[in-house]
Amino acid sequence: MSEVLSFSESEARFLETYLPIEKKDASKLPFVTLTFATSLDSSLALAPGVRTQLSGAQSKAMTHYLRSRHDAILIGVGTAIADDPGLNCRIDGVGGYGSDGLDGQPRPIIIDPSARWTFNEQSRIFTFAKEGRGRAPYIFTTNSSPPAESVELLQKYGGKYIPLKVDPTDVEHRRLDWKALLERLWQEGHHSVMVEGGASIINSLLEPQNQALIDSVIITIAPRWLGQGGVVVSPKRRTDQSGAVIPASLLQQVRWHQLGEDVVLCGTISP
Ligand SMILES: NC(=O)c1ccc[n+]([C@@H]2O[C@H](COP(=O)([O-])OP(=O)(O)OC[C@H]3O[C@@H](n4cnc5c(N)ncnc54)[C@H](O)[C@@H]3O)[C@@H](O)[C@H]2O)c1
Ligand SMILES: Nc1nc(=O)c(N)c(NC[C@H](O)[C@H](O)[C@H](O)COP(=O)(O)O)[nH]1
Repeated sequence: MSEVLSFSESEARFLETYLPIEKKDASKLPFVTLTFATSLDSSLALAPGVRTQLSGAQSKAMTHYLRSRHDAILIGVGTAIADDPGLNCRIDGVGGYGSDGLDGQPRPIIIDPSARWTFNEQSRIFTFAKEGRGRAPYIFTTNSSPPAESVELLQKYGGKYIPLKVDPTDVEHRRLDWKALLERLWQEGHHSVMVEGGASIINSLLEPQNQALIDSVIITIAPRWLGQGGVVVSPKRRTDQSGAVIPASLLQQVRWHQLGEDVVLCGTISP
């Protein structure tokens, strides 16, 4: 069997107030957790397209625990291409890892506006789906005719393409409409989603008009600098009414917790 991770309920206690709750409002939007691993210079990877392990063993297990606590896990196509990710939960006891069925396995969601991600049965995500250790992805795209063999493979394992709604004020750049996307996830029965990256997805979600959609932030900080040329999280600047530059975003209800050599920062976005 491939790797099996463990993360106990007692280790997870510090996360509890940041984990998804069923929302009481009528928004019909999933609970959104923004989560990623970063270096000290805010890099997610050494260079675009380069898979870079930042999390240590314990914080990696924490990320997989978080996956088990969400209905869906979302990445951009840049990450799908760079990482060939599994996007399943490999925690002991979760569906496919000690128990039957797919309980605790999140639905992978991939944002791929032009359907440029090519995949086959050997792609890791399908390997896990085939073995009953993960789900096939839902791919959001504006491409109305993705390759037939991709459509077929998705169908075979219970995945699909879903039309991606773009921001009506910026159709030219095919900027996704986050609210419409989240509404669609809710309609699909996904009431919590963990946004894992990469950098351009995170920077987009942190734009002023989108950040109110984020319910919780859980960031792993690894004790190293990756250096210039990395894939950096640094959202657009904001200005106040007078035109002065102000911080792009602030966290409140902040908590720091050490896991191995990494530190995990939890918080909520300040309105
Ligand atoms: N350290 C971590 O936690 C972590 C997490 C995820 C990815 N990564 C790394 O990050 C790198 C990938 O990051 P990236 O920024 O290049 O790619 P990405 O995964 O953010 O995907 C970028 C693509 O997503 C789409 N996209 C993003 N924002 C959009 C928007 N607002 N509207 C419409 N489409 C949008 C576009 O097609 C864009 O090309 C990889 O090297 C990967 O290994 C690291
Ligand atoms: N928490 C975290 N620490 C890291 O050091 C790192 N590189 C990622 N990256 C997130 C990204 O979404 C990757 O694609 C998946 O971590 C790969 O997922 P799998 O393990 O294959 O399921 N995430």
